[in-house]
Amino acid sequence: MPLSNLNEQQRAAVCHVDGPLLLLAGAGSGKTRVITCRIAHLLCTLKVPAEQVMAVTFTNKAAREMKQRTEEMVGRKRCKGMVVSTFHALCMRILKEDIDQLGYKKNFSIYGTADQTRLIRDICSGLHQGDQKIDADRILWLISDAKNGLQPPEAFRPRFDDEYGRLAAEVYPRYQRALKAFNAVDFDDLIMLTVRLLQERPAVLDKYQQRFRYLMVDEYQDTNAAQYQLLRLLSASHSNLCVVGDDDQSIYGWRGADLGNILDFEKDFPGTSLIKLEQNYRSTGNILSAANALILHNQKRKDKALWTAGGPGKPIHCICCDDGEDEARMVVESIQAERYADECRYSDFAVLFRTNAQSRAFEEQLRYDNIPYVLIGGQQFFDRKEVKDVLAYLKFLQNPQDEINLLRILNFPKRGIGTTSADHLIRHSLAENRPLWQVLKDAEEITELGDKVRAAIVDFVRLIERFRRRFQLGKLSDTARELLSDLALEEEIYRTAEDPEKGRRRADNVAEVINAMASYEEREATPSLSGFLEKVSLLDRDEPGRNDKESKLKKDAVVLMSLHASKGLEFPHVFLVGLEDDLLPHKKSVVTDIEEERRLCYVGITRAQRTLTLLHAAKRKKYGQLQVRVPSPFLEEIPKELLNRIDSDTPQPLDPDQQEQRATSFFAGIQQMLAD
Ligand SMILES: Nc1ncnc2c1ncn2[C@@H]1O[C@H](COP(=O)(O)OP(=O)(O)OP(=O)(O)O)[C@@H](O)[C@H]1O
Ligand SMILES: [Mg+2]
Repeated sequence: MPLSNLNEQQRAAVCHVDGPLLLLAGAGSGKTRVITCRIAHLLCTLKVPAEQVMAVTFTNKAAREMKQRTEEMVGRKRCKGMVVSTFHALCMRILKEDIDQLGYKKNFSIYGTADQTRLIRDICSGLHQGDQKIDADRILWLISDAKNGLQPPEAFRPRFDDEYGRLAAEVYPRYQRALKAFNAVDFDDLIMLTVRLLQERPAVLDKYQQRFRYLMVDEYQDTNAAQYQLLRLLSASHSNLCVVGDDDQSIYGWRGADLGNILDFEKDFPGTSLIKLEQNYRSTGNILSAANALILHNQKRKDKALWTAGGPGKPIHCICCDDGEDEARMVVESIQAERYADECRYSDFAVLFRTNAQSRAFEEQLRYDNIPYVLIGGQQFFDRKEVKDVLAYLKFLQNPQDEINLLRILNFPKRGIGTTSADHLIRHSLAENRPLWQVLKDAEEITELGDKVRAAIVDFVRLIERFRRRFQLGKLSDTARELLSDLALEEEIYRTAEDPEKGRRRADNVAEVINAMASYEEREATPSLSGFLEKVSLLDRDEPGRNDKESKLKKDAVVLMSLHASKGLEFPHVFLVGLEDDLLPHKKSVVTDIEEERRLCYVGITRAQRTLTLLHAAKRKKYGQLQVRVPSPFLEEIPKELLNRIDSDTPQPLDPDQQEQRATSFFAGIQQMLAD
């Protein structure tokens, strides 16, 4: 175990084993490294069985990296059985084993945003028929906020006492009842229901307390009330809870993260050992000084300052561009220049922005210059309509109570069961208090339906029952392929597409679902439809569609991502764009938390290892109109002497080192070309 790769405080944190531990430290000071080394120490030196180790974080990417690093240190075999995952995946695991104790069945569905929105709309139209358009997202947000705060419907206190707050109060109990009737849970339920399970069933709680003896949490500053309660329950019997975090990087307040969790940790967990790390190993001196100066303007924080043993590094460029297009051009030109000068890869560059819409200009420019890039976030693979249609079939095949997905596929592809017929069926189901699927199975008796409709329903029921059996017996991907072919889905996609090119892309996406299933099957010892759906549901919302054909080619690609998605990561060269008032800090419709916006900016700056470039535009298009823009007040908070201010009109002189480097790599490039 390489304890020698750690500084004194890091070593103390790694070797601390029993009782609560709070590692509070700034960006890039090695917090995540401490967690992986601590796991290695537990497994190798203290011979703790791997099943007793549990480490959680927020994104799949971070969890995967943590696991990988630990495996590299101690070998795969030793790690077998430890749980290193996201909060959601951990809760999924617990619910899979014990959700029946809460009255759900174990083949429950997980509803993503699309399913949730549909359900909310259905409920709203039942409540206020013919009402003006209701913003379902807003209601969903209020319900999600309540769940993150562990408020069941009967204790619901909406964050805002306005029209939507009142509407959400009406919708929430119905929504929760409907989910239960459909044997489905949403993302927030994964955590809220797990907490309920642990609170209400002492035997279950005892089982997990016995099982997980050493708990570790990365990015603890972003935990919400539900996650906090979960950790409290799991660690109550032994208090072996080690949390690491940085109050300056708490950026999920809008999703219910509670900074109080980290600020009050010592009070909440008596006997806590507190360790601070202040040496930064990631960034140059200039970058760190800028980050330190900026965050000093926040009031609500624990005092700390980062230092580095390295030199100041290059100056931070701050470029004022004409407009959004000019900003994209400047970034791409700088990437090209730096790539020659520094002989680095495209993947060493990251462009970070506040809102996803900002990515468009960069994508266009990168495409124009033929530079590979990968966009993290944006429209996710599994969120595309055609993909969701296929998943709807799979989800309903897996869970016959899932009425939302049943309604989605009932007349897709078109089979003559129109909305009037569907309404009849729903009315029957409500009047007789029978599940919709049962009503469909007995549809021959519903005389109001025409012969053709009844025949179509009978065919549909047969199809579903046939494939339900097949999925239990046959190979998953083969069965799914047959299902799509029976449905003639490809023909339907081409028939309804606006143009053949779009049709082709959609058909490719559908084929990719089967590919994803096939690779899942190869990886898994005992593959199952429910296992596959579980994997898909738990993909990060911030992760790119990993099945995109292009993404395989994009190993060496410039990374475009939101500031939120960049947490925990590091890149040699970072461009932080759109540093304008209104954009960063972002003015939100509801409330703007200026300190949280400053922390986001801090997160962005501290991702940079060697160079940092800040950009803002003098004008920017909004709703098609050019608007004059004001630079972000955050720029004023960074000491002037750290910033090298450049106007995009003035050509940027290369320093002599760069010039020479560039000439050498240029000639090397030509020689390589001739040799090819
Ligand atoms: N003692 C050390 N010696 C050398 N390098 C180190 C040491 N500790 C950490 N590092 C390196 O510093 C970088 C930052 O470490 P790490 O990602 O663990 O920091 P962090 O505190 O988790 O950052 P963030 O707050 O952004 O999540 C990594 O490249 C890591 O390998
Ligand atoms: Mg980290």
